[in-house]
Amino acid sequence: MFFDMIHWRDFLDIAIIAFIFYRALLLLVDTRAMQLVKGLIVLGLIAALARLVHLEALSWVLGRLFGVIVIAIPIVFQPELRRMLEELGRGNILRRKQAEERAGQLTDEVTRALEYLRSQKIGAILVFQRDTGLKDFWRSAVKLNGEISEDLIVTIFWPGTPLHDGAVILDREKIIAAACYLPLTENSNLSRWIGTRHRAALGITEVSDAMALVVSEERGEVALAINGHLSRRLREDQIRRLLLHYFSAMPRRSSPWWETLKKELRNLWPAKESDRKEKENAKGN
Ligand SMILES: Nc1ncnc2c1ncn2[C@@H]1O[C@H](COP(=O)(O)OP(=O)(O)OP(=O)(O)O)[C@@H](O)[C@H]1O
Repeated sequence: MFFDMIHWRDFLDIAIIAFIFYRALLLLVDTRAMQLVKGLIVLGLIAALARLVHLEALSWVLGRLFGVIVIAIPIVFQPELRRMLEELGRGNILRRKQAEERAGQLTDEVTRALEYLRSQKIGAILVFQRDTGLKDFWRSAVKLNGEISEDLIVTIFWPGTPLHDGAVILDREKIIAAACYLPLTENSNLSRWIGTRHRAALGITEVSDAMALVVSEERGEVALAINGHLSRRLREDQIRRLLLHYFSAMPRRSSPWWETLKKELRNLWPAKESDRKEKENAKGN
């Protein structure tokens, strides 16, 4: 009986309204208007309570107050409302511009950090996560979830500090963790000068699609490891271009929910190193 009264259009209706509220709230976050929204919610709750327990006078006053507020909102919050409508109108262009600006800013921060570490001959490994999740490698490390900044990167690798040993893993948003232990490369044809720091950087790019940048403590140079290959003596402009490409790339279209679930389950019960190698070999054959 109840289900006969529900039509698919009702679900659509509710979903659209929920979406509009959600987008409106997102636009209001961190603005003055958010305080007003919170105030209105509190007033609404008090009004509902007053009506429930039949406090007639309070209900009447709050009812009038809401009337006044509805008229006052467009006047007081005219700049915010204007910005909201503008953002709605050119949402995509604005978002793309903001993403470009952010990519440039992150590129600057990381490039400056690498250049500083290189000039001071401070050893470092930065692993840039792409589509392959690297949770297996940061699970037992020191989780940071910190803003990507020159200061934080330099501080992490500062000699003698508790986090300087091991790799930093970051993604396009955050520094995920520090002091991460990476698998060493299996490649036995590497030249003698390649020490464990560089072998670790190569190793992680053999088992994932990540890219790693290594600062050599001995030679004061920056190397790139990608797909099991190492390029040495990167110039600043090359580093900058690489990083801009990394930070500008949009994450791939999110995978369907069952893929995400599978990935999460795999992260909960990580495959043993030997199993992973077996799988890699099977893929290679
Ligand atoms: N498996 C690993 N995962 C993460 N970091 C590692 C790993 N192995 C070594 N490192 C880091 O590398 C440092 C040792 O570097 P080592 O001098 O052996 O290598 P390298 O490639 O010669 O580097 P450099 O040119 O800077 O001397 C360690 O102190 C540690 O911080």
